[in-house]
Amino acid sequence: MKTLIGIDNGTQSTKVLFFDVEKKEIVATASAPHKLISREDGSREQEASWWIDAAVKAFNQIDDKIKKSAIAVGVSGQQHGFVPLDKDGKVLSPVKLWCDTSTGEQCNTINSRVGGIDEIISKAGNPVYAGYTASKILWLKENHPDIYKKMATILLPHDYLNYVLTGNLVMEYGDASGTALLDVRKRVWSKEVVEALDSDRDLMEALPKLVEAHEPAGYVTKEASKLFGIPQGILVSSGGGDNMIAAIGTGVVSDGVMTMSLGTSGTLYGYSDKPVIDKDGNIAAFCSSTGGYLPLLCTMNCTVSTEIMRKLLSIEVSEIDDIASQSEAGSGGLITLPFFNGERTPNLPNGKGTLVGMDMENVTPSNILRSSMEAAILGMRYGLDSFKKLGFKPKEIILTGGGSKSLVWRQIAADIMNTTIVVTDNSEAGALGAAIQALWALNHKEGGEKDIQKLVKDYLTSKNELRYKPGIDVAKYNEVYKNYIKYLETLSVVFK
Ligand SMILES: Nc1ncnc2c1ncn2[C@@H]1O[C@H](COP(=O)(O)OP(=O)(O)O)[C@@H](O)[C@H]1O
Ligand SMILES: O=C(CO)[C@@H](O)[C@H](O)COP(=O)(O)O
Repeated sequence: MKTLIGIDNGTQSTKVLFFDVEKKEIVATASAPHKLISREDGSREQEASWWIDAAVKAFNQIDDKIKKSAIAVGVSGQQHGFVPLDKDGKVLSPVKLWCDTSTGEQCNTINSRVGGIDEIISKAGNPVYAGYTASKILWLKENHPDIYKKMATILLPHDYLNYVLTGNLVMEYGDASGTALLDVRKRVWSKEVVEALDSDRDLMEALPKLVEAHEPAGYVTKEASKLFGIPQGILVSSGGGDNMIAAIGTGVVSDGVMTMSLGTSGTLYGYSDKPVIDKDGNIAAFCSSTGGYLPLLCTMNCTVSTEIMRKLLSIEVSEIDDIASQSEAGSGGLITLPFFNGERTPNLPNGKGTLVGMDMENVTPSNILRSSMEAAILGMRYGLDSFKKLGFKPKEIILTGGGSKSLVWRQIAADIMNTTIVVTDNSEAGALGAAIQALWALNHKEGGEKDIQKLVKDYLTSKNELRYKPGIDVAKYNEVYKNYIKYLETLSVVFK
């Protein structure tokens, strides 16, 4: 047996997956959770060492025989997290994550130093929004100058895992575009944006070498082999941000298909051969981890909102569908603005979670829970409208992420997006995409299929593809969406 390893470092857990190359099927999966440090100022942090501990715990659950059969590894990681290293490769501080909104002031400073939102979009493709790495670097400089002085290298979460696996400091274009430091049109670090962070120091020196998506990040070292129990010397592909890699795992490697992920964050993305720049700044102009581009909408509150409500109401994850289906479309008039983490799209880093429309009758557990599920999708519908303006008109949307396991949520998604939702067998799209990218990189080195579209077609087989068509609640949800936008516009003034 020959297997490919996919590692997926999400916000809540690190998952590992082994994929049998000959049988074209997943033979083992395991995961281990991470903690999250949250503070009232919007800080959301993790220690980089927790991810390594979780990966070790996950690998320890896999049979030794399977581990020994691995021929290549790919890593997917939560985007944007800022991992500063000193000259000896030691992590200098807790990692500020993609959902950290404590650096709103630094976002404004960088945007205005480059000449404002329109100017930074025209120069680099992306403005610096809450969560993007650039603002976290300036935050470190302003708040911990001593640590900042020691910083020799800037990495992202998946780059850090690649570093632990291979000893190499590299970044690939997909995840690099999420720093907001990359000029996505030219695919080079943007001098203007990098200088806006620090005009006294040449920060370019701290940015790692960029590698193409099909290139290896390196090869598993002796130390990593011992730590994870996997073969020494096997290839580690470039990897990528979790959305970029889940794009591979859901087949979004050519025009026309879109994926929506219901994870801690909510994301909606499609593939393009050319850079897609949204002048309104709602859709991020990211690169893909397959050599192209991946315009993407991200909300910071997807299963965040369902988790808060279900815990408040003492509901188990396995009970979500039962309880939510006791309520009807529109949740009896309740609308949740789910900005528990603050929000990136719409750009409200100081936003708060809000429940509106309560009356004497409708404040029930099922209405509250369903409303939190609807809220996650209403936020994505906002993104779909922006995508349509950019020419994306998907016939179907593939659903992935933990929330896609909910049957009720699948239908809510079809009705609110007014688009057919497809759910495949491959629910672990991040880890699976990472394994397929590893094969792609291996084929570039050792011969074999080099066309990622063909590889995906060949290896992403799904026996049970389920389709959820927009149903009788579409009209009702059009009304709910209008009300959601009204509440959003009114409350945005308060959140600013
Ligand atoms: N059946 C289900 N119904 C609703 N939510 C679910 C279900 N199963 C898992 N989830 C949610 O999915 C989330 C984890 O999703 P995942 O995509 O793994 O997150 P991340 O990649 O951000 O760590 C959890 O918050 C969990 O509550
Ligand atoms: O910030 C973004 C995308 O821009 C998030 O999508 C992160 O990449 C985290 O992903 P999950 O943990 O929700 O998968």
